[in-house]
Amino acid sequence: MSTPTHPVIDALRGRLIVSCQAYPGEPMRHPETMAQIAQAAVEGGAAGIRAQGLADIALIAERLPDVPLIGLWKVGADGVFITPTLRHARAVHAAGAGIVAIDGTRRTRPDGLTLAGTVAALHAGDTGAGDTGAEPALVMADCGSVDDALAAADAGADLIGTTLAGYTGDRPKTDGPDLDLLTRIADRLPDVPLIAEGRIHTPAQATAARDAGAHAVVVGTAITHPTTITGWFAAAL
Ligand SMILES: CC(=O)N[C@H](C=O)[C@@H](O)[C@H](O)[C@H](O)COP(=O)(O)O
Repeated sequence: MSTPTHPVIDALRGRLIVSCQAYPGEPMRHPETMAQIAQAAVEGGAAGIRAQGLADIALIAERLPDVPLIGLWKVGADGVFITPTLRHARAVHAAGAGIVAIDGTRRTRPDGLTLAGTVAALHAGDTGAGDTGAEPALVMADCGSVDDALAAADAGADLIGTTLAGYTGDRPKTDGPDLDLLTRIADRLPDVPLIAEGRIHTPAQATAARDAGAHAVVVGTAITHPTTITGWFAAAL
């Protein structure tokens, strides 16, 4: 178990974060729908919400002001696509996400900044207009490997996520959560809050991820993506 140093991170210890996302062209892609799903998830026991896109983030922050919110902005679906630049990250923070999830891999970022430079700017609360009045953001680095995680911790990320395990070519795409990766990162970085994310589809997998060393567990698809869940049942029949 990690050693959090921030009340928001501490509030997530051992808890569930629900990722509420609908993808381009899908029937549920509407901020109101995602806000309602987020509210329903909190009623069910979620301690935090993860949301994509400025409109969804802003509405969820308004409806659930006391719930830790991890925000991201996806640009495309290949390469560095999770909050790829400092501009995107600042916008996510300004929309109301206290925690900004960004690509935390070692790949070249589209704006040419380093991960450390991006994290430092978000920590400084610099809005990009030259002032430093904004509340500092917490930064979650979405990683795909142990080496990504080590580099992201060096770069000053507040939380390390396994979000991109199986999506960058560094790790096989496991059926469920990549427990081996979680164990390895937790072993190397015992003091950095580790967020298990990706392909956690059952309560047993969630507890296994926690037991592998995760500070908190993110579940998306299995709670908030009915088209996929329906497909699991339809395929079984
Ligand atoms: C790789 C990527 O783009 N992951 C995204 C990150 O925000 C989302 O599409 C996932 O739904 C989220 O990570 C939760 O994972 P799962 O839906 O497997 O529980």
